[in-house]
Amino acid sequence: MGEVHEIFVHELQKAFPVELDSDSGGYQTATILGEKTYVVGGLDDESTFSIGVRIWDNLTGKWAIPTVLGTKPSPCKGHSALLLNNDRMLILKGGSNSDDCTWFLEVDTQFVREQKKILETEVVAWSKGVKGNGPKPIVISGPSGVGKGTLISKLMKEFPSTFGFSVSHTTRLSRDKEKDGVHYHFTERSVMEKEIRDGKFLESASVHGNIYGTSIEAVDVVADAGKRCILDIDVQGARSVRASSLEAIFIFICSPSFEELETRLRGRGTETEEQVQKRLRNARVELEHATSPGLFDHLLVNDDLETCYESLKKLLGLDGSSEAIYHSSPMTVELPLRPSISEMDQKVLINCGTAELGKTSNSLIVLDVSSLKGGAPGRTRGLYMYALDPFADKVPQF
Ligand SMILES: Nc1ncnc2c1ncn2[C@@H]1O[C@H](COP(=O)(O)OP(=O)(O)OP(=O)(O)O)[C@@H](O)[C@H]1O
Ligand SMILES: Nc1nc2c(ncn2[C@@H]2O[C@H](COP(=O)(O)O)[C@@H](O)[C@H]2O)c(=O)[nH]1
Repeated sequence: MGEVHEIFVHELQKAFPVELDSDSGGYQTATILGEKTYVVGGLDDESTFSIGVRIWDNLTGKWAIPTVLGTKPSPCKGHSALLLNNDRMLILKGGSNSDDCTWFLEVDTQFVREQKKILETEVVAWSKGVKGNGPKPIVISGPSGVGKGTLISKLMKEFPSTFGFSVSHTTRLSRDKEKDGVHYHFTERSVMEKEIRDGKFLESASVHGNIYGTSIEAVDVVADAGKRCILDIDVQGARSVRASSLEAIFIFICSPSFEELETRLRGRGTETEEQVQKRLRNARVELEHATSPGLFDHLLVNDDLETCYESLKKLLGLDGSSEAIYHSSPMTVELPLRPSISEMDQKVLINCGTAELGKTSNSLIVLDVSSLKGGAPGRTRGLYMYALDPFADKVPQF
């Protein structure tokens, strides 16, 4: 069963006035899946409509406030909800343009089911919908001192509009010249452990005696800036990302010899002797994992820096040196506050109505959801949107 309208929420409010904050008047939708009703929306302190989620369980007759994972959509004054594939809801944000209107609230996907087991609570997860396939993030791994950071810096310097760095969290102390929020988010261990338990991380691992992790937000921030995300993470992290729904390209960097790795690590002069020894021991283990079947897509030897950098650019399709900019389509459409939607054959028909359309006169928009890819904790890609105008000789894409 799909969306149930506002009226139904008011019925729920009458029945359970305390839990539903009946005085708020905030716009909400209710969507039924099995024995559960997912109520989305509400009114926050600033009288803007926030997109909160609560679940009515028909079996227990109780409300549950779920743990909400992922970056949630910014507040909006209205939305529409539609259940897709019995595992996620399409949330169309009213009043927003085609770059920010499609969101998915996952309620029973594999990721959500796994998280429910881990967190032992009700879980829902937000995932922003993006048009087309978008650029795949790049995961770069390899032993400490091999030159990952050096290669990434070169790439970001030459292609500043193309790439964005996923700023990890770590419990290790900052080195001279490292800036909080730029190189890492330097974090207290207890804080980071709690955030990991709260599901804020795409992956995390204990590396050389400290915790390191990629927050979901760190990857989202880069995608929001219209850039291709680069993750510099260890092999354990790469394995976790590989197992997640984030489709990425995985590159392992190795050194020409173990002696050379040791020389570079010592030459950098950032670690104590004890830490150097620990990192070298871990390097041997990481090197063994480099050839694990299905983990890395590419292996690069960083012998001569310039040669390795050219190989990296080549495999990323950048050897022509023209900078790829991943901004979305130039054409925008703004949806009405509460778009009316219906679904047939994996196509969602959005009735916009000409009055609120603004930049285009088309009143029907088709959202093709037949080839969705990815999903929480990352983006949901593979969305296609076009206006349906019986009088137009060509179909505008968004
Ligand atoms: N091809 C190369 N030849 C010689 N020195 C290099 C080369 N690549 C990087 N280096 C040097 O090796 C040292 C380690 O490089 P870098 O800090 O980039 O390694 P890393 O893999 O990012 O390490 P970590 O995983 O600890 O962050 C630096 O001093 C860097 O200048
Ligand atoms: N699993 C993760 N590993 C990470 C992350 N950020 C960095 N790293 C890896 O840690 C080591 C050591 O880094 P250093 O800055 O202390 O020298 C290195 O191999 C990085 O790739 C992360 O978010 N997750």
